[in-house]
Amino acid sequence: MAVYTEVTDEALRAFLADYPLGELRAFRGIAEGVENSNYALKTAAGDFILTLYEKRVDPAELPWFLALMEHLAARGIDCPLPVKTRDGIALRALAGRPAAICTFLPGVWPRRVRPEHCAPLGEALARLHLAGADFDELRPNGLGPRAWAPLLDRCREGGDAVQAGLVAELDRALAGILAAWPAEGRLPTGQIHADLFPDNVFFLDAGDGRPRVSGLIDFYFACTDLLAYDIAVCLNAWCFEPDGSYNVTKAHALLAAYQRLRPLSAGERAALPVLCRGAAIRFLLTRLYDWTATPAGALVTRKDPLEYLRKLRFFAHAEGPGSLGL
Ligand SMILES: Nc1ncnc2c1ncn2[C@@H]1O[C@H](COP(=O)(O)OP(=O)(O)O)[C@@H](O)[C@H]1O
Ligand SMILES: N[C@@H](CCOP(=O)(O)O)C(=O)O
Repeated sequence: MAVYTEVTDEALRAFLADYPLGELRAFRGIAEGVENSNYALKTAAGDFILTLYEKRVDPAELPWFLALMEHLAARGIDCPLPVKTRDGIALRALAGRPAAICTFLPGVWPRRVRPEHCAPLGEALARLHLAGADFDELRPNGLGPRAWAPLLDRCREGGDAVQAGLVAELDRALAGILAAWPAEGRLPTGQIHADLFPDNVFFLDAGDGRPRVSGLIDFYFACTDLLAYDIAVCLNAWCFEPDGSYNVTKAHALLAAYQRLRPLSAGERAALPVLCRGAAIRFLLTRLYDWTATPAGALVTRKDPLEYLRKLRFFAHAEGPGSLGL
């Protein structure tokens, strides 16, 4: 469920009057998503997405996200393009929430990831990194390595109820990850998506039965960080099978396609295993925090933290970058 804030027909029509989008023909709430309220709009000018930013998004950060999407779209990335009012404003307010309208992207996200999705994904990720290279404004990663110990501290009370011994295992894992984390300045940095999970990547049939990426969405964790960390997030999110095994064929397809556009440096290749452990613990911790801190009946959909414990353990035992598909 992701319509936390209801919008009335009258309020929406008044809101839309400032946009060059013509008359409203239809609108409906979108059930998918976790963080924000999303509505699909049909106007005389076409299809759009209206997002009302909910409590977990800091309004002060929204201009950076919207500017990044505008920058990427201008460089040919199929990401939502914020639509401006006739006065040139993209971020506004509706029903008491910050709100923006973006272009609608066609396609569907893969409910079941196949190896054929992974090369187009790798290529799209590399294109995203290259297109972001001249977006100069920095946004530190609020969920990067510095955030992980405080996050784990917030899970101390409830963590072991999710699985006995979990907190101690995470303490050990985190200490190892932080000790091995690449020192600042050692690896290439840039604008990363930081949450490029299957539900944030849309595909269409390329015409030959193979999928092609038609859209990347949900840039609200995007930040300035290690480019290879974004790859590590994708290896976590795309390359495990439902039985928990790592699919090296998928990983290889993703990495090879990425490297056709942006070859990894020796340092990035060597760091990939620890970056994968870092990405695993990042999603484990936010899921664990949500799991332990979300009151019963709250609207936020909780995701299974233990899925990422299994991934973390896999990466902890992986035998170097080659075993990850490099
Ligand atoms: N630009 C877009 N084009 C088409 N559909 C979109 C777009 N943005 C969001 N959606 C739809 O809204 C859903 C939730 O969006 P998402 O950004 O993932 O929300 P949340 O940040 O709340 O998790 C997506 O799964 C998709 O169906
Ligand atoms: N991808 C994260 C959760 C973030 O949800 P999203 O709907 O904003 O992509 C996870 O799986 O833990």
